[in-house]
Amino acid sequence: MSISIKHLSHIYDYGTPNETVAIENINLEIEHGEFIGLIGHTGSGKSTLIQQLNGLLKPSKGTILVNGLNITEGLSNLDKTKKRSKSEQRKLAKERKRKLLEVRKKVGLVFQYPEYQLFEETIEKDIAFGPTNLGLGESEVKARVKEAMMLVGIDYDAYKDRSPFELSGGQKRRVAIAGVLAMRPEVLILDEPTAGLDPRGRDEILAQIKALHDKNKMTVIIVSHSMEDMAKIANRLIVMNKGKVVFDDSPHKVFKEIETLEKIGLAVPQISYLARALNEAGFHLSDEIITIEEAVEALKKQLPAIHPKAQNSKGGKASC
Ligand SMILES: Nc1ncnc2c1ncn2[C@@H]1O[C@H](COP(=O)(O)OP(=O)(O)OP(=O)(O)O)[C@@H](O)[C@H]1O
Repeated sequence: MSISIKHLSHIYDYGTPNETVAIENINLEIEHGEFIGLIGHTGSGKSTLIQQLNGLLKPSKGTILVNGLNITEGLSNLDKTKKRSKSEQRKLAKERKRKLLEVRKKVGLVFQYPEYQLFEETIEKDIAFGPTNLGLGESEVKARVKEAMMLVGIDYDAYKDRSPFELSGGQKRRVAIAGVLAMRPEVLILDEPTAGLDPRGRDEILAQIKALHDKNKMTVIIVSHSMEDMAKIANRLIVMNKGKVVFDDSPHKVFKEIETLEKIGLAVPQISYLARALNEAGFHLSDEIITIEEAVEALKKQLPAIHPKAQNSKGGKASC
């Protein structure tokens, strides 16, 4: 599934003293199967952008095509001045509802702290809420709940009748993600899915999202403040600042831009700073090192030349 974003802008409280331009003239092409990290300083417009992608927010200007379907047609929230007859308005509203239903089946959005939205008395009922609302039959809903629980690593038989409120923070979040997965979206968008979790919970959620992408060929867009996580997991990084896209490239290329990223309140993974410091101390490491694994590999190649223990174990001095 592809998403094409053209000249997209969003203004909150348009025409009031609180008017805020949250995103401005965003142009992006998202292809099927990409794993995208969306990063940016707080208030840079990330949440506003992703909420447009499944029609939760109406754009002020611009268009979004989801697999060629224009989900923004006639929706500009600046259109208030346009006079429309009652029947025209009804027709537009009906058309909008049809499109939104279609797009929400395809584009699943997991909000920040989604576990706060759990509300049913059992895990099964909670996950079933979305597919039931799609009008699916009982057996299909059950099959989807089972599948979604399996995808997030929660055993159906052991947990289906338990209250979601008895679970740990990480498990609750996985149940909430399962609720979106049960809609079988083709695109999964997650707003800071690891926020507030301990390191283990964070690693588990990320590993599951990665597995969903790899096994199910799902397009994934993650909003994150963790440069380490994005370096490890994303294939493409989109960097936002003050409502605009400032970089859109591979994580290796984006994290080379240390000075610009710092100027806009961001950073690069800690390991990239270490690689830089080591270079200043005489090593020759690539300026595209963004993960610990890459640093270890690069250092292994150079350490025998300078580390006496490594020299001895090799029985002589290795060349650099
Ligand atoms: N409902 C709203 N009403 C008015 N202004 C809003 C609203 N939501 C966001 N904004 C403003 O729009 C701008 C972009 O906010 P947005 O939440 O999209 O940024 P963000 O990058 O997701 O931030 P964070 O990382 O803190 O979640 C900010 O100036 C914010 O204050």
